[in-house]
Amino acid sequence: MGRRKLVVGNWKMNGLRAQLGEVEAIGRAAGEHPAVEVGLCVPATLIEPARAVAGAAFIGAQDCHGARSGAHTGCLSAEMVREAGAGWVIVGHSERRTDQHESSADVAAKALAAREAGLKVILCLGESLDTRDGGKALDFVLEQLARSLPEGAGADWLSIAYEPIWAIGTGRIPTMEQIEEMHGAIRGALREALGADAADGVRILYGGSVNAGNAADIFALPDVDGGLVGGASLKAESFAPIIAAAA
Ligand SMILES: O=C(CO)COP(=O)(O)O
Repeated sequence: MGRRKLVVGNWKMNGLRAQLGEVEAIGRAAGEHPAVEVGLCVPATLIEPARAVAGAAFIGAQDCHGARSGAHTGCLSAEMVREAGAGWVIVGHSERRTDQHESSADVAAKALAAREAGLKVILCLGESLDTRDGGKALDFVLEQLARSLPEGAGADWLSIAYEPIWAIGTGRIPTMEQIEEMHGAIRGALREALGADAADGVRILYGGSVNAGNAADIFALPDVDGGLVGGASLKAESFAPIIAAAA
């Protein structure tokens, strides 16, 4: 279907200038696999210096505000992270939905603000362990998608990341069948919302304990168009094999 694989590292609240050498090495690894689109979403303080050394990898931010400007102490607008050098932004990560109490309506607003500023967006979805164990994961994630999906969503600027909360940083991943089922359901919902042509171009990433050992199997599943990688993206040594697995 011609969707280019997308592998993005999310550095979360990790990374000082001392780690720019890792950014540079990851940029080199990206350059070795031009078939894969590779990026790193770094802390806002690193966007500008990371951009200068990232080579073939794009640099993204991890959040932006839903408003263009105003009285929001400590927050960053989409235009600000764009000006710093970000080409992409993550919105709706489960850590922010939990820690900062972001609702799906907030997330949709952030996505729209990002698009207006010329950023590409990775919109995160994912269920808790209770929801999964209760057999409600599909319903929950599709509802979250419906509420978080911004107006005018299109494959040219929007990607989705399915990240089950219980798989993040735990070393535990869903079964291949569970991943395939969820990604297929997300694709189906996108077709209904956007029409088949637009929906079939949207990349759907898997995130949660992706590593060099499981990446190739996960990325080979239908409707898995790459990954959003936390811990294993912090070092080129562990991230490069994941990029290679997508190639
Ligand atoms: O939350 C994640 C990426 O956004 C996944 O994190 P881990 O790869 O560390 O499980």
